[in-house]
Amino acid sequence: MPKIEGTERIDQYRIRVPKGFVQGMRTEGIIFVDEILEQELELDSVRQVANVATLPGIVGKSLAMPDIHTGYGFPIGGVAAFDTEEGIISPGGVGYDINCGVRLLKSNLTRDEIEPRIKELVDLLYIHIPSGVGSTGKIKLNYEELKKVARKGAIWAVEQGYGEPDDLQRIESHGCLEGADPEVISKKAYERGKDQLGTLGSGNHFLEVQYVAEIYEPEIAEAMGLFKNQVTVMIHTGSRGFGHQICDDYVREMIQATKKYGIELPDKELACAPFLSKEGQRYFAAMKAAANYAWANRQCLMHWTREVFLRVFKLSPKELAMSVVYDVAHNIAKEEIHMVNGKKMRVVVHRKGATRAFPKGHPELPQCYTHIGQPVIIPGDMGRVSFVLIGQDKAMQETFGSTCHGAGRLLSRTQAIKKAKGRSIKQELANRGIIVKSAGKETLAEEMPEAYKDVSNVVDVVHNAGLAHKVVKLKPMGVIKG
Ligand SMILES: Nc1nc2c(ncn2[C@@H]2O[C@H](COP(=O)(O)O)[C@@H](O)[C@H]2O)c(=O)[nH]1
Ligand SMILES: [Mn+2]
Ligand SMILES: [Mn+2]
Repeated sequence: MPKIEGTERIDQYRIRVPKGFVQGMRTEGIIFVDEILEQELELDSVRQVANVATLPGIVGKSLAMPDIHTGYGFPIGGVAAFDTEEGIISPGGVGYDINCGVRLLKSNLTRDEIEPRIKELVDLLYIHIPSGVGSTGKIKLNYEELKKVARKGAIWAVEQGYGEPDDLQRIESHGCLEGADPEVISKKAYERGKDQLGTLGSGNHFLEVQYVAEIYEPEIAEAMGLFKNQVTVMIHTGSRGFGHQICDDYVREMIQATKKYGIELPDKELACAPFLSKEGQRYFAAMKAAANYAWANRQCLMHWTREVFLRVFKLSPKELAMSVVYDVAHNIAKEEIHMVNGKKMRVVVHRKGATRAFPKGHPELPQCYTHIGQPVIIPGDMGRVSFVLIGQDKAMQETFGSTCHGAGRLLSRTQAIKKAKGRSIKQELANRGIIVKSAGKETLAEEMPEAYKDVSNVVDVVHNAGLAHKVVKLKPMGVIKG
């Protein structure tokens, strides 16, 4: 019996949401889940997969990854591609935190070397990595400079001395989407963005010091420069108030556009415009600006992380060798070429809580990874594990080159706070050797490991379905939470 009535199991790792699940579906939905994760499926998120299938110009299927949960209009964990000529673009398919994403850094240090100093390291990172709701940082931008960030992304940060030109090679799209237009962004977005660059933000955003606990594919791990017990750092943040305001502004604009173009929607949160319309192109150009801001943000945070490590361990940059493994966006819309029904087609792929997972040989990969495929960074939670995967051909065939983005929430924030009542999450983690420091009063309760699905189950589904293969498992040692 399926958990959600009306869905059908296709095989061990896929269920179908058939046409007719909601009225007006142009294609079916596919959700990648096994029987364990199927038990955690919410009816609302399945309905969202079906709703997305009603949108004009959708090509292929309406897809969702095993970390699926209910989002704004589109589900988190959702992937949908639209014909660039006949289809739409929707802010709800990208999310409020435009280019929220993850960067993984590797180093020459090993677990044993940092264990005795982890508290000192976390304390210093906490001082130098601004975090918390509405946090502001050391960088203050005027309007003209913020426009440059919006156009250039991580390239701007490197030009200002935050990191090295070499870092850019291992960032998705080299940390800069062409075609960002700072002129289609509101004053309010500018106001919110001007002193938030180089800040982590709140809640689910984090900086985590980890070590490589297990290696599944030794040759691929070696090509990424990863080895057993090596210290890594994972940075998860996005475009802060700048991207949030852009999304907010354009959701409003899209509600008008939906009416103007006579698009019928099962849910107004799917507000959208034809991709080639004035409104569609304006949103796309603004979204790119926010995506660039997020890449600049992660670049600055990485630079200060390096500085803290150099100071604590009194090493030269060469000895520390802290460099980027990869940086992935998991809330973004991108124009890409895909094979659809045996034909090459230009589509706009919406990945919302989903990660690009291109296979080896793909022309968009940096030279250093063309022979192995794209590294996929999958955070889990602050108490259990995270993973690095590698993109596979199957992802191109079935999911427009996409896979999951994390574990996915299991409990709402309110449910998590209730579950944490009377407990000290900080102490529980410390007992397991994980030092956590947080800006928000209730963050640790909202973000406790049980608030998330078990990422090991999530990753097993995408691995076994053949979308992306497991390369290494990472374990947390110290975490800064927003
Ligand atoms: N390793 C850690 N992973 C974490 C932590 N907090 C959240 N998470 C995971 O990140 C994804 C990101 O998803 P988003 O939709 O909130 O952007 C989330 O699903 C969790 O699996 C953490 O402290 N450490
Ligand atoms: Mn995110
Ligand atoms: Mn985010």
